[in-house]
Amino acid sequence: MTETSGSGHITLEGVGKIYGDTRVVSDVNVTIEEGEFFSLLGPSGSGKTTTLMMIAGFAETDLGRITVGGRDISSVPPKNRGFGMVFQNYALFPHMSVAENVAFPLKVRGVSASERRERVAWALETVKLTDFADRAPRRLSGGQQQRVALARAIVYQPKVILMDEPLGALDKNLRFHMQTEIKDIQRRLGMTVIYVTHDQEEAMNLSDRIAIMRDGRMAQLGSPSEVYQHPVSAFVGTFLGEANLLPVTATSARSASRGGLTLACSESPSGLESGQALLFVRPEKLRVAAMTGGGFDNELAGTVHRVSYLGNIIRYGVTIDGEDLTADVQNLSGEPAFAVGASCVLGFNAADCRLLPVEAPARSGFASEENEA
Ligand SMILES: Nc1ncnc2c1ncn2[C@@H]1O[C@H](COP(=O)(O)OP(=O)(O)OP(=O)(O)O)[C@@H](O)[C@H]1O
Repeated sequence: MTETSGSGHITLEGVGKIYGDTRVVSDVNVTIEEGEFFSLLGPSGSGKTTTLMMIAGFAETDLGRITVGGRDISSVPPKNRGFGMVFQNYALFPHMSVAENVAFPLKVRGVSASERRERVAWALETVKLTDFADRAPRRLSGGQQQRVALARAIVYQPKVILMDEPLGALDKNLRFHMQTEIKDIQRRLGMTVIYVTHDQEEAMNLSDRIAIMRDGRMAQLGSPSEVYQHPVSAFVGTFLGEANLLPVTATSARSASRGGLTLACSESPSGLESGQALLFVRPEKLRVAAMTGGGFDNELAGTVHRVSYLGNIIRYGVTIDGEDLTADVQNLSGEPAFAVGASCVLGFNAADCRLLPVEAPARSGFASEENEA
């Protein structure tokens, strides 16, 4: 029963989209491997959905080309591309039962009734909804409806599934639960998944690789740990989580100065060797100590101006020579070790910080919606 068609290997070469006289997607180059979980992550309007729609075939590829298994698919209509699809508004047919909804793509493809029954049973079992086969969609929870949509997408065992914010309508706990299920199904079936989200945690949890989109371009492409630990820009660094960006003067690719102190860092991604720069370091990489001599490559003296008790961590706001930095400390003792007004030293190692070019940091969740034409 496991008829599969096509290839899960997808290449985008110089792909772009033009609406009117605006280029909303430019120069997207990536090869997505068979069996890979690949996410397009970025703020609203960054071109994620448009890129996915070009892959799906619902939007024409105006620039460049998309190939599947080496074959240019520009003239292949969406229904013949053989991709499963799951979108945020899952659009189940209300007048059909769960089983009938899942059977629909098979019916359209002319699969016989007996084979349909077998495949629907398999798909419902895969999403753990066997007992709900005869229910009407309106009598299901949001998460169950989303699982029906997933079953409908996997029922004909496509090699590739395209998902656009499929968990957008669900609450946080259910989202996390569904992420685990989607990842599990993807691994078991060895499917290629191309997944659109604006939620960085979701992208990091699910993906083998993430393309971070900004203004229609790929700002960075890499594994979750690569993009989180080694962002190439302040935009990527701040979009993926909390980040300190301390203004410094670069003195080489691996060092900077500030207030007479020399700071050691790992190699700058852009070959920045002199002039104004930002020293990027994540809050959890900073240690808060009472005095210097902690054995760190860099130590900065400052004053605690804020203590936030967040449960699992204690978040300190520390003023260093007029700049406010954030340090997250694991809450091992149960009580903050420093109070507001206390003097302290922030220690961090060269391997945990890097120099980035000066740019306006992204507004959280919403970068510039203007596009370069
Ligand atoms: N049919 C269209 N005509 C003109 N402009 C469009 C069209 N569809 C999208 N755009 C523009 O293209 C840009 C990218 O939109 P897209 O929907 O791809 O972004 P997105 O990253 O998916 O955003 P969101 O997270 O809000 O869905 C936006 O500036 C949008 O206004």
